Amino acid sequence: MEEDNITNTIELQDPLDYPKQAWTHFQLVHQKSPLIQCITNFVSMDFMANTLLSAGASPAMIHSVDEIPEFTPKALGVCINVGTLTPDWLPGIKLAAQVANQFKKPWVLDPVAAGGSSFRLKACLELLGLKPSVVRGNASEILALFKGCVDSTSKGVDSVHGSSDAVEAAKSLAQQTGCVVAVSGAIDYITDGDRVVYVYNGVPMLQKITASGCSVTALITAFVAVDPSHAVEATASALAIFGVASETGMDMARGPGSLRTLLIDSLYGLDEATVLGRVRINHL
Ligand SMILES: Nc1ncnc2c1ncn2[C@@H]1O[C@H](COP(=O)(O)OP(=O)(O)O)[C@@H](O)[C@H]1O
Ligand SMILES: Cc1ncsc1CCOP(=O)(O)O
Ligand SMILES: [Mg+2]
Repeated sequence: MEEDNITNTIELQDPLDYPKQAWTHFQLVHQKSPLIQCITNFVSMDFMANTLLSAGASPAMIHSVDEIPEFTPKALGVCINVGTLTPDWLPGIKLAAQVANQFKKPWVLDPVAAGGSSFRLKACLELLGLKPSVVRGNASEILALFKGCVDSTSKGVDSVHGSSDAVEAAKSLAQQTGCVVAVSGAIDYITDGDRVVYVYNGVPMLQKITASGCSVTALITAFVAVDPSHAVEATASALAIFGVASETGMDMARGPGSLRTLLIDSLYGLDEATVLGRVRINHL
């Protein structure tokens, strides 16, 4: 990663040049190497940490309620994921959100399987009330948050809806909460309740790699941490960069197992020409 021409703030003089924005965000993550505190499920810890490291960020999987008052202020962003939530984790999770707010650090919520049980849904809605900068979920998760009720068709962590099914719900949720809402899937949609930005990168095989969603949420946290005043754009950049890494990884992959490794390698080695040539972001 070249250190030349790296800006400290994102200039949105040409806000429609999304590939250039994505490259600038990516460079900024390398330059600042933000410490990202991740309170996440046991399934995702390894892949999430490796995703952040290969993108130039510095992950720390720290969740003890005893450490949060001292540790969270040191982080540049906090990623909160409820994937393997139990009641004993909730006080620490809520405290981390509150401390992040107090210290004006962006935090990002991944409402894994939000519609799967009333315990999980209640926790996610309470966390949403603490105003994350961004909430990123698959379509079923965003629909469950919007409707505020358990989904009888829920398939747990996997979506039973297409991402386009949740765009209007995402817009309303963003308007109600003041958060940026991202719905992932074949097309990713990012909205602040007013604008909707689309990301067309990625490969279907990402659905066969557990914790790919969790990991892209962590990457979003790193991108928003280095450009908190442009949360929509930073979120779109992170989703696009993760998607591009999966596309280039897919060229050599033989299945989900090798793609997982190749995605990490691709993310580590992404260059400007590949990002500018492959990022596909648009808006209405
Ligand atoms: N059909 C698809 N085609 C391309 N990319 C996809 C597809 N489905 C999911 N993705 C990508 O996979 C990543 C995880 O998204 P998703 O599978 O929706 O999350 P989750 O694992 O939380 O359900 C995102 O970067 C998303 O863009
Ligand atoms: C399988 C599983 N079970 C609880 S959390 C988890 C990981 C979910 O990861 P993702 O939402 O990224 O697919
Ligand atoms: Mg998920």
